Amino acid sequence: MLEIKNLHVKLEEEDKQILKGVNLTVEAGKVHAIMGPNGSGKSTLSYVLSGRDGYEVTDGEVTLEGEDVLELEAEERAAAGIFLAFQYPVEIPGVGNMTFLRTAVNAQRKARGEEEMSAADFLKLIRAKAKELKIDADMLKRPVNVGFSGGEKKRNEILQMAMLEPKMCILDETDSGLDVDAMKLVSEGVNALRSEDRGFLVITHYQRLLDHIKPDVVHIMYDGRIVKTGGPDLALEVENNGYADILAEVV
Ligand SMILES: Nc1ncnc2c1ncn2[C@@H]1O[C@H](COP(=O)(O)OP(=O)(O)OP(=O)(O)O)[C@@H](O)[C@H]1O
Repeated sequence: MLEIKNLHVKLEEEDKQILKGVNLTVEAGKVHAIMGPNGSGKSTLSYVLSGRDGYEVTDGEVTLEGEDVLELEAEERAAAGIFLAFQYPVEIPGVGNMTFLRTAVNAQRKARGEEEMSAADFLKLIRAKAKELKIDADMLKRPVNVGFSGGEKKRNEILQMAMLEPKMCILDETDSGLDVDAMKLVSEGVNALRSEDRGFLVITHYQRLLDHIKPDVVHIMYDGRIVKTGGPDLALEVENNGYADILAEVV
């Protein structure tokens, strides 16, 4: 599904190389987790995949179902099925949450040559999905993320993901700021979206999220590269022993 080969990325504004040869393949139907010490490049990878400005790809390639992702603008990547749930969701004053989502859903449908969703169908769907995530009706009417608590913002990201039904879901530290109940809700929301034709890349610092969203593969990122790949046990090893032993083995 998503294939990243030898990806090298530097900041546009300064001569700083952040990703130094990332190789990663996420197969359809699989959940890959990325862990790694602070500053190793995890968020940068997620931003580059989603098409955020400010980064220059100096080498390597990224394809989604064989299509060159790096050639596409951010909105084209979204229409192609790449979704990023932000580590720090942005507030959009003046834009109602529901209006934002309906516009996003229909823009993607249009870009794919599909019919727009009717207002009635949209309302029915968003109410059902919001209920599952315990997002109340009031939050759907408020401006996007404005005045939302940290946990509410994260749940709202998952609502967006549930409404857009992307092919490739990237979650950047979605667990940070969530209380234990919210973590369960969010994980259930993610698990409900797991399917044979959808891939997940879950960036997290904590094993506890992976207790709920069981990964198929766990990667450790360090200094702009994936330095170790394993099964779910690798996350447990990190939780129990930190990164020192793993990094001493591989760096
Ligand atoms: N715009 C920027 N200007 C300067 N340095 C940057 C910028 N963006 C990223 N970096 C640097 O790139 C490195 C990787 O950052 P990134 O946020 O990708 O790490 P991370 O693995 O997601 O960290 P964390 O676990 O703390 O969220 C860090 O050293 C960071 O300071």
